[in-house]
Amino acid sequence: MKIFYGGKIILCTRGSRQTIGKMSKMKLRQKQRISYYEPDEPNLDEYVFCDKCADFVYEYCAIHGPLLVIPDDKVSSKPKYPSFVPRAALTIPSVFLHLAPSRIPGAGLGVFSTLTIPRGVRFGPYRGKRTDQIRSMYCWQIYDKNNKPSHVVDAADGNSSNWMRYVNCARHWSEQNLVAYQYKGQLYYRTIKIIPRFTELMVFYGSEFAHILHIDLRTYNSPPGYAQKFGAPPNKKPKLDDNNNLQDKTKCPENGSTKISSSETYKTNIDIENTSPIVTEETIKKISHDKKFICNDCGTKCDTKTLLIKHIDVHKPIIIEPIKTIIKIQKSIKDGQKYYQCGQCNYKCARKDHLERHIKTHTGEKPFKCQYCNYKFAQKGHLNDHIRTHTGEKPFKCQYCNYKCAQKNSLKKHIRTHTGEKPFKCQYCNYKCARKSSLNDHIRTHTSEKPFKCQYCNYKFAQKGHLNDHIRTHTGEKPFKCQYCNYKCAHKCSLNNHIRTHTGEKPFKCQYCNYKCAQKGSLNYHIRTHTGEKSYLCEICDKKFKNYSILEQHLHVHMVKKF
Ligand SMILES: C[S@@+](CC[C@H](N)C(=O)[O-])C[C@H]1O[C@@H](n2cnc3c(N)ncnc32)[C@H](O)[C@@H]1O
Repeated sequence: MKIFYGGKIILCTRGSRQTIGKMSKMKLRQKQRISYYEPDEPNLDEYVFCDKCADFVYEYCAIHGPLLVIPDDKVSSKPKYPSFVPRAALTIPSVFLHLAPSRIPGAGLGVFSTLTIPRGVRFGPYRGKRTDQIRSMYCWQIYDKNNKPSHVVDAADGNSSNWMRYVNCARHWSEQNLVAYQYKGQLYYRTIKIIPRFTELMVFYGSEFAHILHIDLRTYNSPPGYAQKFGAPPNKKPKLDDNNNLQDKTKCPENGSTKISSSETYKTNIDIENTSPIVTEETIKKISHDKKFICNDCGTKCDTKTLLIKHIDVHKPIIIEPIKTIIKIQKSIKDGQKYYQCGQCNYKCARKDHLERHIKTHTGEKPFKCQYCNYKFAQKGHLNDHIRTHTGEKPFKCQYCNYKCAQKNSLKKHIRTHTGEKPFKCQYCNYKCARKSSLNDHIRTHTSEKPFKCQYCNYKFAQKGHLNDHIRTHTGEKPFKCQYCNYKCAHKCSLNNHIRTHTGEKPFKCQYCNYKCAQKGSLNYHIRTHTGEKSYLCEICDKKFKNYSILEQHLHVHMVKKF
């Protein structure tokens, strides 16, 4: 977003002011606005950019309405969190967002969406101490009505700022989903695209700060026309020399890397034109030197040793106390037969040596060690199974087909695919299945139990596979690769969908007409045109909608309107 002063549109970024194009104040005035009473000449930072009109409007768009506002959570004077949790972390609007380790390696914490957030949502203002100098990486420069730097908002102190200090800097235009803009003397963030849930929120800090973070400004650039959607003038290409290096560059004193010179009209989608160097070489040095306590585990930089020691606690493993209870071996009689019963759980068996073997699962004793990798096991049979993962031996053969495997249990499961045997039965309904794990998954659809918890954001899942899928939204891991092109993704079903764009396969068929398609989602959407069913659920009030765009409109009901 931009602010208008002196006939120019100014983009306010961290420590830099960007002139993004000339636009006369008069021209704005001549535009027809639905405004019946305008007492004073408004300040130029009272104009905001309407995405839908692709134009600047006074205070809010008369056609598309005001921006949606998500306010900070209120923090009670006696918060129930330990005192080392900064107040800023408690102000996060917790219905919509949460804090978690950033997807950017070594960047510390970041802000993630908990629900899908529509475009055009406003967060803020950015809170911090008002100062006149940029002293930390948590600063935004504010400008006055004469287009001069007025003051800096510094959120370095976590107790006098808000959650917006945790938003990290996008490394490429494609991951940027927020823009920062000045409005009535304060700084806000606005969503510039739909942010799916569990996505990290990222803004652009401005070229000087991006440079300090080693973001390659030559590749940050958006595709032609992208920046203009947010109110920028047409892109100018950066000047590159014969070796594809930026011309007019200076060397960073810290590490000799390239710094974009202040005279350069280098364009990025929001950091449009670098007119005055606000972060000096001195500031860069100071910032880099200030944070000299670095965590070896995650790269988080701390100002003091005490803060680093506090931070390191995050990485300490939780130590589980060994079971101290004495495990009794009892004999009981059931159906006229003698059983050995474990004193620790309900396990019963007919042989003493089986019970002794079982007891090791409680004591943690693992006397059987693998000769290839030092992995240890409580039972010899498990060690033998494991050793076959090293030797590749597959001694178990199917009597119906050529299938071979390393584990007896795997063969048993496989044989059921031939015999159709479904020995596992649900106690709540008629469901039967061939695998115990499928039954356990199914039973949780009755009990609503969600035992699989995400270590990054506390989200819980009923199935381990779903948790694994979810964790990749935090780690950014993309293990699924297309065999036809360079496409990679985090979920197997996304790869399957993608592969069909190569093969042209359309396996999903409508039961009501001849419609066929490549994606299950498209079939479901199509089927609703026959059934009229609504299945887009609002996660806040449980109302259902026919399609995503109606749901997105509805989400507005849950947000505060500005006027
Ligand atoms: C305003 S803070 C953002 C919140 C920060 N991650 C935290 O945990 O407090 C700016 C700091 O985050 C880190 N950071 C933000 N964006 C980054 C990026 N793209 N690459 C590397 N580090 C980044 C840097 O350590 C930077 O000094």
